[in-house]
Amino acid sequence: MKQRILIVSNRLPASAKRRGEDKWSLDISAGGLVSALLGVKDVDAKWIGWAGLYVPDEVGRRSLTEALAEKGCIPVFLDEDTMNQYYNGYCNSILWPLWHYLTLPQEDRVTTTRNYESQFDAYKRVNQMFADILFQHYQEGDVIWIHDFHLMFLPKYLKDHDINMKVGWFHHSPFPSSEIYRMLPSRLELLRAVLCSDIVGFHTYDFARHFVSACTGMLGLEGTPEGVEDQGRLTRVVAFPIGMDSDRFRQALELPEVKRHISELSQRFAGRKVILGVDRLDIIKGIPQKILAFEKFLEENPDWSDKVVLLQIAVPTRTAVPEYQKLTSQVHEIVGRINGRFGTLTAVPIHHLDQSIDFHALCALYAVSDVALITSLRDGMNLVSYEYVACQESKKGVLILSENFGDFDMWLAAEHGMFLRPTHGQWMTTMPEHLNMDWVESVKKEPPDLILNTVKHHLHGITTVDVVQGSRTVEVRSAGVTKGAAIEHILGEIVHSKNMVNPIDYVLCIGHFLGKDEGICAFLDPAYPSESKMKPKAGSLSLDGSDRINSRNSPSRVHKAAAASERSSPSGHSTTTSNYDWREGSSVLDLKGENYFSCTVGRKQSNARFLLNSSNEVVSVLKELATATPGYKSSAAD
Ligand SMILES: O=P(O)(O)OC[C@H]1O[C@H](O[C@H]2O[C@H](CO)[C@@H](O)[C@H](O)[C@H]2O)[C@H](O)[C@@H](O)[C@@H]1O
Ligand SMILES: O=c1ccn([C@@H]2O[C@H](COP(=O)(O)OP(=O)(O)O)[C@@H](O)[C@H]2O)c(=O)[nH]1
Repeated sequence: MKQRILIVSNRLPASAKRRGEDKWSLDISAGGLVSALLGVKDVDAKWIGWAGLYVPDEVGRRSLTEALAEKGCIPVFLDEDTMNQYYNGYCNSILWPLWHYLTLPQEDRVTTTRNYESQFDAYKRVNQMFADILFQHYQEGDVIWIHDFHLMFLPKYLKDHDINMKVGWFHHSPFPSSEIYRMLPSRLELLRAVLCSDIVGFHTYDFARHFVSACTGMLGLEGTPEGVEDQGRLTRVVAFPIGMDSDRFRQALELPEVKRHISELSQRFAGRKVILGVDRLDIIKGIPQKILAFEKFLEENPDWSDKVVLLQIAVPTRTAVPEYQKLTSQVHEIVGRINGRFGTLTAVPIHHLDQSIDFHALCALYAVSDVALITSLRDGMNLVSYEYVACQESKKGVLILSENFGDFDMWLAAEHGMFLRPTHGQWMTTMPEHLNMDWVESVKKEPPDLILNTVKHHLHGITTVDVVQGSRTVEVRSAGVTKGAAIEHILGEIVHSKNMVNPIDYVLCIGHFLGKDEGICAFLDPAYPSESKMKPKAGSLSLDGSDRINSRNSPSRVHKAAAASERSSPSGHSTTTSNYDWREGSSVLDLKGENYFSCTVGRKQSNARFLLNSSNEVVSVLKELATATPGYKSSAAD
């Protein structure tokens, strides 16, 4: 028997449209929560939520309930006034901005406060309505999986009814720092209600940490490594980064209909690079900023105006909320201005669509675009970025997720140091040249609980890889490819490229690392007893390579530029092997253990020698270091 799961979210995966007194059509709802949960398989799931419209009459409610039942969905019917206060008001005007570090409504404090109280009442009422529907469908042994901030009281209402219900609550948005969260008048009640869950999940460790510190700081509860404890009762708090069903996208690309879309779009935009934006028209997605940045690009690069197009799919969302209405007008105004300014009789630089598009057209757009541009000011996860990558297996376009560091002289390391790049250079790889990757495909098909054994079985006797088990992950890495080795490698590259003759006497390594990567904190410390660390010479670590090139764990299997072969980098672009050969170097880099300063941020259980409490403290330390540097000049970039 499959485990029964009752999924509960404000919005059902099916949005209904009325086609007659008792006739309905159902479409997939837009938004990442629904996309993510479409990947939930191998369980007996029922989904409880709102079907996206008001249904005042009994005939309509009964017939819609029947239509939804065929899809495993159970509707909660909400009237217009309640929905307005609960969804448009409390959820989307109060909570949503707060999760994303935007301020609460300030316009008219008296009205706002009055509205706030009735909106909060409506919020609790709706949570109770969800609980009542759930009680009708609950069977002993069911797992109840509640989604998102619309339903923070639901865990409490369920546990008040039956303490034995198994309840998990997952938050799809960022959970902000307490400095922001404390602005919310009902902050304590909401925390207490959520803590009635058995387990609480967030996308990232930082969001989980913010939640725990709100509970400890505001409710005076105890934070433990597992979660939050209240009088002996533990609520587990865990980071579960959400994913999506990538096969759904890859398989769609094989459909004739999608191929037809791809061919039409390729012809339509022939000779132009396509930059794609796909967002709900939401205040957090940075859509005006994206369009203004594109305008700046056109201003600064007039040669590009007829060679590039920004294709923005702006899915209408929360259209009754004033902030969203303002955003829509603002975006239209900017798009109109830019198209008027840079358009020609035959082409405009921005194609802006205020509509959702069907799944097949979306897959085709992902597949043909040269660039996907994500500019969210803050976001819970952002599945659009995953989906773009899933559809780019052959084209290998560019996903822009953040400001890529072009103004700085620094190194980037990806995939644990397998790929390295100076900001003004090419990706290079430390990957051994003849690594056997045949096992990868078979391992991908294994059920998660068997993966570790299968991986071990496949890799038995292979000494060129390390298998590292995390709490919910199994990583197979090229032997010796670790974050610590990446640092060492980068230092070698710097010494080599700058022809340095004086030893580096100060390396500061600051970060917040998962347990399995903690080795980075002590990698260059001779006292560190890790197996994956290369053996240092007694007392100091000479990086001239003589003691590591024959080591099984050596990361330094790099080859001269002349022998460079092309590999695939994290962005999918071709990559050369590193051009520095450790064997060539003399002892120019002689880093003593005491010159390597490792520092953890926030996490007390660490191998690091030093602790800073927050990223603000990191910034202060870096500023102090910078100002103490001879020749330092302050600038706006500070
Ligand atoms: O239901 P709506 O009000 O129309 O909004 C759509 C969804 O928006 C939010 O999605 C979040 O969930 C995604 C998946 O975890 C995540 O990638 C994204 O960053 C979030 O913004 C909201 O949290 C959902 O409840 C809404 O259904
Ligand atoms: O016309 C569209 C365009 C996009 N999406 C989907 O909307 C989701 C957006 O999710 P994301 O996590 O990026 O952000 P959210 O909208 O949930 O904040 C993605 O799965 C898209 O495939 C959609 O349903 N219809």
